[in-house]
Amino acid sequence: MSTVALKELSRSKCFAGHVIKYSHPSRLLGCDMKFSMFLPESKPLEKREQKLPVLYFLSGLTCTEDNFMQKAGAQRKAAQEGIILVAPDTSPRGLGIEGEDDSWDLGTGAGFYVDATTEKWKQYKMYSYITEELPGIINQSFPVDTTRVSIAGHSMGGHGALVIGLKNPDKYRSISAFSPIANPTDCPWGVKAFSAYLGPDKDAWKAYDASELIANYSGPSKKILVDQGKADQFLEEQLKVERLTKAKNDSGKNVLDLSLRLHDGYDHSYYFISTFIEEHLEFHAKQLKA
Ligand SMILES: N[C@@H](CCC(=O)N[C@@H](CSC=O)C(=O)NCC(=O)O)C(=O)O
Repeated sequence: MSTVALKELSRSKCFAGHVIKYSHPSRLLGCDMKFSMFLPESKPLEKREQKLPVLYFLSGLTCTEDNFMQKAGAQRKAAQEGIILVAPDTSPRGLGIEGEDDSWDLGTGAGFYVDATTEKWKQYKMYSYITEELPGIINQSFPVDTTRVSIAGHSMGGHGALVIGLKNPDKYRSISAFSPIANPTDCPWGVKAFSAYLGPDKDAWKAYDASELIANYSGPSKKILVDQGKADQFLEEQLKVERLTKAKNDSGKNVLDLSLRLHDGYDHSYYFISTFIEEHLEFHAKQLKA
């Protein structure tokens, strides 16, 4: 296996570990990609015998690799629990696709964690980037226990985390989401993105819809934590989180342990995420260390 060239862009000490930002050429996406990570304190690389669990956090529309790392306040708990955090960018950038920078909910910053199938957007392969290319790079370059991996996200990234976790239950031990786009085949953000990336066949969209995946889930038991603010400006039109519980109840199955918590007064912002992020890290730590 060839080693990918990781370029360190910045490094800051944080709770005795480090927040480090890297870029790398992506074979899959055809551009350079960035990610930010938190590496808890440990011995110098050559002396490390202990491999650490990892939590991937997928961010939402308009975000880069920085939003979660700079605004969520996750590092203190990750340092205590000894969990590596990885925050990828949300789309390829600078591919030169016509209109890629024209709107904030399509193209740059809005990859929706799908593998696009339309000719125009065919380089938007964020599903495979998150599930294959990036973990390959992370596992090769850092002391990761590849059997202890979980996934979380916010909004578009909450949709991404749910879809990726549900489609790959053997890869991800636990799944959590803040304010996820829960039924993207039936909300304006999802319809716009899926029409562009996946084309007009709505049956093909279902493969990337968390409510559809929950309704038809037949994998192993899995814990899912979802937090949602009741004062979220996107809740009714875009997020529709109640559809997750409906899908689970309609399925008549109990193999998914879904906890959907609604919180009075919280909006869609990182203030909400920072309020509950430590509980998400504790939730994942339990599964990652089981
Ligand atoms: N530009 C938009 C708002 C965009 C927005 O709210 N983005 C959210 C994610 S929304 C769903 O994926 C976000 O995380 N923003 C980054 C941040 O740091 O808050 C508008 O003007 O309405």
